Amino acid sequence: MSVLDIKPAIAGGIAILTASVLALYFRNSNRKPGPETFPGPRPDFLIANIRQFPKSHWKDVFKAWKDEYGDVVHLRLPGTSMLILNRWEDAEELLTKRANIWSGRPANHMVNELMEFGWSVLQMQPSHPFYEMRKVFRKVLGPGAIGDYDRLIEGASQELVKDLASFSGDPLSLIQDSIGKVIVTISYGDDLWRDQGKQLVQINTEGVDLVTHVFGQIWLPNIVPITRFLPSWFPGLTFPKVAKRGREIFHTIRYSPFEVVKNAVDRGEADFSVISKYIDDPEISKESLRDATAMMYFGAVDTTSTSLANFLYHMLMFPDVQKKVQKELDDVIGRGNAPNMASIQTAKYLKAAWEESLRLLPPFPTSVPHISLSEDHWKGVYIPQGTWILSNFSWMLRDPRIWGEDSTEFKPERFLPEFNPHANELKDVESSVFGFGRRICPGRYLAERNGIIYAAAIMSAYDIVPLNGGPIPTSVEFTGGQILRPLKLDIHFSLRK
Ligand code: HEM
Repeated sequence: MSVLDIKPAIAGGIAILTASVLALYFRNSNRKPGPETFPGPRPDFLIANIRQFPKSHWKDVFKAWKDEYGDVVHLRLPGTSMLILNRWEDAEELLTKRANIWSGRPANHMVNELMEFGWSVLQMQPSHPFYEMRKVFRKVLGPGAIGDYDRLIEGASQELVKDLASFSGDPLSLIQDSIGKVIVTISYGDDLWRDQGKQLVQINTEGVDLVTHVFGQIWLPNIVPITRFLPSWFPGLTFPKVAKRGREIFHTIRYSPFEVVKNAVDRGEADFSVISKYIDDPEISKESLRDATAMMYFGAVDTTSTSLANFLYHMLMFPDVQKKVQKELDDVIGRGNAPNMASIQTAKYLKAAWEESLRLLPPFPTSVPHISLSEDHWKGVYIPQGTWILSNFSWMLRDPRIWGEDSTEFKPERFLPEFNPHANELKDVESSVFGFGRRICPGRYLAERNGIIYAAAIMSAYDIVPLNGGPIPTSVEFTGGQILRPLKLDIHFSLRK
């Protein structure tokens, strides 16, 4: 988190106002018992743990706090508290078993009201519209429907394979373009992709970047809600301008492509897509279908691309595993053949390598925050309503209590009973990587299929090797934001002989 996004001229006045509000918050919150018995870094007067909260690389700081304070770490933030969970069973207990309490999202006036993004399932509190949208996701991306998109994904994977021929460098943007196309086509159809796919990708990308930026800053209206009514000409304020751009972007994302496909359906000219297939489904409302579909690009592109980039990183770093993946693919689909979902069903080693890559590099290493919608009592501690929870997936997925002493090593064999007699007792990696409880990622089946088909297509066509025949890198730097992937991949895609 960084500083207030305002100019210095009025910073003094605002600081006094903010300090008074914070003091009020603390006076009030001190009246209630807090989760004082969970240990954590010592808060400063007035600003609580803001100074200690990391600006980046949360997973590394959370790991250090776990080592110092244990499985549950407590922080104080202005007006609220945060728990960081490091034990898988604790995340299951609170987020899954007590989901009626722990399924809220932190309120963010800047994003939800000022940028008018409160309609998104990601931001919404559990409520009738939220459950309606989750129903849409279950219907259109659940196990019963997900196979409908296989052919499209398989075709797109072969286009990506062509684009990667003799490619050297970081393939991330090629992968993102390819997955962006898949998601837009699944959501709105091939016709819309051809007519305005590029613009839709552009505006979604701007939306993702803007929301990421806004989440990373402290905004005046989030601390002093009444300031949201300050006029846009008020000297020194930048939030009105940012909010206005947000409103424009999210209005377009929400309404524009839906209207185009709806009109095509009315004219009887629509091609296959989620919208055209489900628009007249009596079990779901048109509004929920529109709003759920509008979030697909947002949820899917960076995450799925990251999972594939992380898999390629592991193939580069572990050539022995790469060879085993390729040998299995040759046996299962035949050398030179394009894989499809049906033909890779028996590719158990590929699946194990994919899981192992997700385990060691989960795309969201410190999860997405939940808050408690009512008070709770846990481990003898009173936890007030509105407490934040972050699950430290990155540690849970390396916890030696679950994964054994070799938990930090890249070993797909751990998932295969022929190599590990305890393989079937291991936790399901995907039930952590995609979140716990009622907010679990609704796109997980699509992400899995998209990822594994792309991985199979690339691995059966190419050797993943270092640039210019150089050595395997000894260390690679990773991103420090909410999404975890190599900062820059240097790969050469060498056509397999
Ligand atoms: C490897 C790929 C992906 C990963 C690692 C991932 C991970 C996650 C995680 C950790 C959450 C938060 C869960 C929680 O709060 O407990 C989430 C939420 C979400 N994801 Fe994904 N996701 C992926 C792909 C997708 C795809 C393909 C879609 C859509 C097509 C999608 C749509 C969403 C949405 C809409 C939410 C918000 C759900 C809510 O707040 O109720 N994600 N995802």
